[in-house]
Amino acid sequence: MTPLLELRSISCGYDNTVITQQLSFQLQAGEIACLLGPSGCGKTTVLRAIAGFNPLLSGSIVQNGTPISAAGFTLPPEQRGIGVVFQDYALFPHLSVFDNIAFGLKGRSRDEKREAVAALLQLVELPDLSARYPHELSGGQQQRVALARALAPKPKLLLLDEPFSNLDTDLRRQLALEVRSILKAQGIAAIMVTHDQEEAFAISDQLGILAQGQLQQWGTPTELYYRPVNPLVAGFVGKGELFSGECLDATTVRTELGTIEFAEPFGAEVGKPLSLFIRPGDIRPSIEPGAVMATIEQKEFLGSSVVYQLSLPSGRRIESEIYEPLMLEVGARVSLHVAAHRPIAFAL
Ligand SMILES: Nc1ncnc2c1ncn2[C@@H]1O[C@H](COP(=O)(O)OP(=O)(O)OP(=O)(O)O)[C@@H](O)[C@H]1O
Repeated sequence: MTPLLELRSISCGYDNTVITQQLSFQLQAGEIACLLGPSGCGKTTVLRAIAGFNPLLSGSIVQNGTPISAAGFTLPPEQRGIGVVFQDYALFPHLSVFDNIAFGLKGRSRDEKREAVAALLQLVELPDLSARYPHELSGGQQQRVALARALAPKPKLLLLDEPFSNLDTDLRRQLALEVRSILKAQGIAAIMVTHDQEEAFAISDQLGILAQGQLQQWGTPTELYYRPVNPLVAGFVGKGELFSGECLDATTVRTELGTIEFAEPFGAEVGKPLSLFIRPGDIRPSIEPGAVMATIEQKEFLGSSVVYQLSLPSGRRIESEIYEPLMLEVGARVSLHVAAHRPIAFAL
């Protein structure tokens, strides 16, 4: 099947300063993708290149089999049929909600506009606010209007640049889920840029980690979480720490946390050093004696879980997160057990 959008080894930048290099991925019709990465890594630059606002230094962008960007050629944004929602909502302050949304419906009759705007306001769950002005809306409501405006011309692809970053955490995740169901219901594909991993997990079918100017990995959120290709990706999709270790056999590795026997082999050579990525939820402290003892230095009650800061014999501090009441107090000596179902190992 011809992808809706294909990035073929694109490099982007400004005035010949290369910001991102040789980025490639494909998006199928109706698929939702996220670009996740640290601030300044070039996420917005890539999104702007897809929208047609920035030229490419090399590579090409192909939409439904037709090139829309290449070095020396940029099809203008208005000819791409791609919708864009910006971080700052960019609503017209002097226009009502109705007129903001109807702006994207030029050339339609007044009645057609009224019908389309009413349907869009219903979709974004703001049916009664069409007469209000942007300053009379909350941040979340403004973002819904911006979304309705971008959806009005029925784009096949929507680009969202940190659309929820001005909202608080709970609202952000809720809106991300709502936007996902709206896009899925309409069959609209989307690429969202964010530096919030939870938001990216909530919304995306495919996820790309952009860091150090390169797309480090492209895959489903589950693939990236359980099979990160390098420590950079591992550190970006959930908390965790690297522990150096020595591979004793196909499934066993010796680390500072003790000798860990995994349920699955991790493909390392016996005797070779490697790096293990272990998440706080996989490290369990216990009052039972064990091979490696640690001291609880801090305890943070988070409601559904407790996070313990533990100091190892080497002095290294690590985190353990437990989702059941363990009643361990600061100062307690505990043994450590690693629940290691799926090893995340990197060769050194
Ligand atoms: N118009 C511009 N001219 C020159 N350099 C720019 C321009 N816009 C952005 N940059 C630079 O390009 C790099 C990538 O910026 P970009 O906005 O794409 O990053 P980002 O990953 O979206 O960051 P954030 O998460 O902070 O929004 C930064 O170093 C930035 O300073």
